[in-house]
Amino acid sequence: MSRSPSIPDRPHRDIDSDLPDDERLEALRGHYEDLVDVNEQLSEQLDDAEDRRERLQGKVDRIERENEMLKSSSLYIATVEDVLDDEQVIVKQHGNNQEVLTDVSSRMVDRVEAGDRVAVNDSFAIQTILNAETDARAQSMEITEKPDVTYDDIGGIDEQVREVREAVEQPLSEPELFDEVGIDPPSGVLLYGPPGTGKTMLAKAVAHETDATFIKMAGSELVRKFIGEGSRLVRDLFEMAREREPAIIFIDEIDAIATRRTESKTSGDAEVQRTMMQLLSEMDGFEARGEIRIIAATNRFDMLDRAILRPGRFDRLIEVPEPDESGREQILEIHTRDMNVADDVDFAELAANTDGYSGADIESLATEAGMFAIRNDRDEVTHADFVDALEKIEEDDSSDVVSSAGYFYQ
Ligand SMILES: Nc1ncnc2c1ncn2[C@@H]1O[C@H](COP(=O)(O)OP(=O)(O)OP(=O)(O)O)[C@@H](O)[C@H]1O
Repeated sequence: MSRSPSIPDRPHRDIDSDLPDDERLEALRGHYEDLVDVNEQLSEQLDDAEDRRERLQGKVDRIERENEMLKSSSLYIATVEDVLDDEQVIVKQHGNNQEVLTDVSSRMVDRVEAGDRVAVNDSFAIQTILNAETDARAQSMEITEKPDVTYDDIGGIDEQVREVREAVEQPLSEPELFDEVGIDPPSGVLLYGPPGTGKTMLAKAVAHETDATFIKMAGSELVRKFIGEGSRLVRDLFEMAREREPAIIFIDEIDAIATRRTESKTSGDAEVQRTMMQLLSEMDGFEARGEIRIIAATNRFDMLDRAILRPGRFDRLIEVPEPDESGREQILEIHTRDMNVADDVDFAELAANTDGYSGADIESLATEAGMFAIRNDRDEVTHADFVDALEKIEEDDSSDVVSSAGYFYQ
């Protein structure tokens, strides 16, 4: 490190006021020259300091850019196999199982241990050690001890509720029935149907009824999180369920990891394949009468790889369709239970006028009607509010169509 330059002393001269004028003038001139001298030295030091500041600023900018780049570029997940002397470790990258000898910065060397999961960059330099908080599984799983959704909150799909209770709830609450008869309950249940029809609600309601932990993970998260991480996440998902038995594992958007195989052989496809194989092998090695049940859901049944539907896997298929008229009426009643609804509200008529609405759409209709009441300074929601809400939703929908069509043809 360079030492900072010393600051010149302040010039000082005692000038006797009794001196004759010419001698005093001479002394003052000398003092003035000293001052000019010091001023020059200080200016030089100031210029040097300015130069140094600019160089350091350049360095800071470069480090900031590097830092940004490190933050924005993809990181790979690896497991530390061995910590060697000389600040080196052997890591094994997930996914392709490549083993690499890499350096560890002195900042991290004391913290890295064999078995740690770490994020490495393109040059395999360790960027972070994944702890419980940063660990991918903590970021992508939704865990609820006992969800508060009950079967009473679900309308219009009574038959599906019955089937789910039989396939998922009974094996958890009355396993002896299956023992006595000598059959294994279905391994996994697949709920399929359009969005917003109550598939997630169904899974949560079973967890509620059986006092089970609800563990949800989206298929898209499994394949998007970290490269090479999908199969590890699947393993974690089942491990988490085993730690918290009884548990319901709910894999939403299963199509993201179980799409029918295509001809293309990109690395992304291979990654998805590995994740799915891991899921199947977890299910194959599963105690059928155990305390963990698996429910998956999809809106794209036609896209699914049939391999996941084989016996012992997702072998109970339950279609959850859009509600029919009486279903819509039931759902309307459910979603207005806590609303202050006027006597003139005719649910049957509203149900008749909401053909094609999903449960989620009906929930929005009820909320929108409530908004109309608030706008009109009322605390009671009338039939006219529902009609206005319906019109608004239809208008919004048709303007969506216009704008998307406009975009499409531009
Ligand atoms: N059958 C239903 N009865 C009552 N409410 C419903 C029903 N279906 C959907 N809803 C309402 O819509 C919301 C979304 O439903 P849910 O998340 O269960 O749909 P989903 O079928 O899982 O949708 P996605 O396929 O988009 O994940 C629920 O929180 C609920 O308020």
